[in-house]
Amino acid sequence: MTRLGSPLAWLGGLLALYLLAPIAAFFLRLPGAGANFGDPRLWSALEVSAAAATVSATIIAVLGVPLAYGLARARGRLAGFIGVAIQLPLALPPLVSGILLVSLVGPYTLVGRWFGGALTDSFAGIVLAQTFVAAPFLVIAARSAFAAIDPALPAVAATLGHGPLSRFFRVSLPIALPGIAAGLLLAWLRAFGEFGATVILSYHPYSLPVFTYVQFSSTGLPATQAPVVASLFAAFVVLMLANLRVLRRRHRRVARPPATPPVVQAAPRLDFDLAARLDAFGLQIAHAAATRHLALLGPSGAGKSFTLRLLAGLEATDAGHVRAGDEELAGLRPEHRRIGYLPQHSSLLPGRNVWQQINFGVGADPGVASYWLERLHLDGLEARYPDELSGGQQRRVALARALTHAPRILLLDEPFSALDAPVRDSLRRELRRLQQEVGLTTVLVTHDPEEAALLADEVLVLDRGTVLQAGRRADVFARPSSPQVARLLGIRNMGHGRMAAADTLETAGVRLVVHDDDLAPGTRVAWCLRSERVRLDANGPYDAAVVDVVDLGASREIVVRIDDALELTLRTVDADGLVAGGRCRIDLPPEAIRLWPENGAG
Ligand SMILES: Nc1ncnc2c1ncn2[C@@H]1O[C@H](COP(=O)(O)OP(=O)(O)OP(=O)(O)O)[C@@H](O)[C@H]1O
Repeated sequence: MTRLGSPLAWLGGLLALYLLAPIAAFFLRLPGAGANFGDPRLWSALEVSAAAATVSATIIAVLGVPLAYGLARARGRLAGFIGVAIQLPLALPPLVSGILLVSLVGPYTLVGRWFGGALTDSFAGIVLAQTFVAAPFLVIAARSAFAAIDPALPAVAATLGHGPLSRFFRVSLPIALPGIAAGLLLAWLRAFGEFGATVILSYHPYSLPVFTYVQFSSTGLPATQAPVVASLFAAFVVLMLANLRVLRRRHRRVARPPATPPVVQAAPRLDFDLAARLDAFGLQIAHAAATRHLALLGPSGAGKSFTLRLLAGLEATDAGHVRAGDEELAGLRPEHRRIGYLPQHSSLLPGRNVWQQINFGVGADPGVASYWLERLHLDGLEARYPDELSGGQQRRVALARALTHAPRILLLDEPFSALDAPVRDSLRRELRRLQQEVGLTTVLVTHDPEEAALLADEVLVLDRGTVLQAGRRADVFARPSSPQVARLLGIRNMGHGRMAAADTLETAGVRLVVHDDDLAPGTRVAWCLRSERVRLDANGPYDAAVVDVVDLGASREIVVRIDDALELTLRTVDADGLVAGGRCRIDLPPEAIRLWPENGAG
C-alpha cells in the first residue's frame, strides 16, 4: 500500500481526481439542468446500446478466446504479424474504423449487397462496428492470460490422458478465466460507449452515444443531461456486477471411497534413440536400458529435461524411437503413452482441491486415488487447495495424481529440488519404496549424485545433448570415463600428476601407490578418488594433517593434507576424536584411484 504522504500517492491521486472530477462536476450541475428522462428515444437508444454491446461481447468472446489461445501458443512470423495487426483498431480513430468497415460491408459492396444492405443503418451495423473496435481489448487481455500459464500444466494434463480440447477446457481456460473476464468487461464497456465507427456505419437505430450526439448537435448541452446520466448509470451497474465476487472457494468435505490397491503391472525396460532440436540446441541420445530405474545426470543446460519431454512425447523428435518393452511409443501422442511426468516445479492445477487433483487423470479410479492418497500420507488434506499445501505435500499430490493414472513409466524432473533436507529425504525414501513395491519404470533427472545412487540402478551422464557415459550406477561411479564425468558425479578428490612408476602416481609432490594400469613412467595423468574410498586407518600408509572436520549429521566430512601439499576430502561415520589441527593416518586403496592419461609425456 502506498503511504499517503509519498509522492507516488500524490501522483496517483492526481490522476484519480482528474478521472472523477468531471463526473462530480456534471452531477453538481444536474439538479438545475432540467434533464428530460421522459423521451422514449432515450430508453430505446439505451436498450439498443446495451443489447448490441452484449451481442458484440458474446461474438468477441466466442471468436476472440480461441484466437487469443492460438496467438499465445503460436511461434513464427505469421502469428507475430496477426498479433500486431489485430491491435490496429486500438490505434485508429474510430471514424477511420467506420470508413474501413463501410468499404467492406457498405450497401454498395459485394458483402453489403449480398445482405441486401442490412449491414448498415441497422442493429447488425452497430454490432459490426462495436465488435471491430472492442475485440482487441479481449484478445490482448486473453492472450496475456494464456501466455502466462505455466506450460508444465497442460503438459502434465497431456500425460494424464487429456487431449488438446480437454486441455484447453479443463486446464488453460479455467486458469486464464480472470484475465479473459477482465478483457471481456473492457470489450463490453468499449462496445457500449462506441461512437465513431457506429455513427458512420449505423446512424440509425440510435445507439446511446449517437443519440447523445444528436441531442447535443440539435438542441445543445442541456438536452444531453439525460443520455449522459443513462450512460453513466449503465456503465456503473455493469462495473459493479463485474466486481462482485461470486466464485467463493469452498472447502467441501470430500467423501471418498475405500482404497483399492492398484494392479501391479510389469515394468518395461526403456530403449530409446532420440534426435531433436530446440532452437540452437541439438540433442542426440540413445540408450537401451538394462534396468528399470535410470538417472540422468549432467550440468545445467545439458538437455536432461528436454530428454524427459521427448520421452513423454511432449516435444517432437526429428528421428528415432522410444520403446517401452516391446511397444513402440514414438508415434503416440503424450495422452496415449501412459508415461507419468513430474516436472521440476509444482504442477498442481489452481482452483482444484487435492482430491480433484488426484482424480484429474482421464479414467481415474477413485478407489485407486484413495489408495494413493493414503499411501502418500495425504489423508485429511483432500479439501485443500494447492496454495494451502507445503512444498512437500504438493509433490506428494503430484506423485499421487501421476500414480493414479497407472503409468508404466514415471519421469521425474528434479522432483525434490527446493525442498528442505528432511522432507527431501523422506520423499526420496518413499519413492524408493514405491519403486520396489509397484511395477514402475522410473527416469529421474537430478543434479545430486546421492539421489541418483538412492533411486537409480543405471546412470546416464549427459552434456550438451549427448551421452558422456552410461551404465550401471556402481560401474559409472567406480569408473568414470573422463575427468568431466568424474566432476559431474560430484567426485571431490581430483588432480593432475604423472606416473613415477607403473604403480606410482606423483601428484602435488606426493607419491601415491596406484593400480598398475600399464601406464609408462613419465605419462601425464588426471586422476580422481571418491571421498567414500579414502579411509581413516591407524595403520594406513599415509600420515596427514587434519585441516577441517565438518559434522554432516549422519556422517562427517574431513579434509586432510598429506605432506602439507595434497589435500583430500574423506567421508566417514567414524571420526571420533579428530579435530582440525590434529593428525591422522589414512589408507588410499590403489584400485580406487582412477587414472586417465593426458596428452604429452614429460
Ligand atoms: N523453450 C526453449 N527454447 C529454446 N531453447 C530452449 C528452450 N528450453 C530449453 N532450451 C535450451 O535447451 C537446452 C537444454 O535444456 P534443458 O532444460 O533440457 O536442460 P537441463 O539439462 O534440464 O538443465 P537444468 O538442469 O538447468 O534444468 C538448454 O541449452 C536450454 O537453453
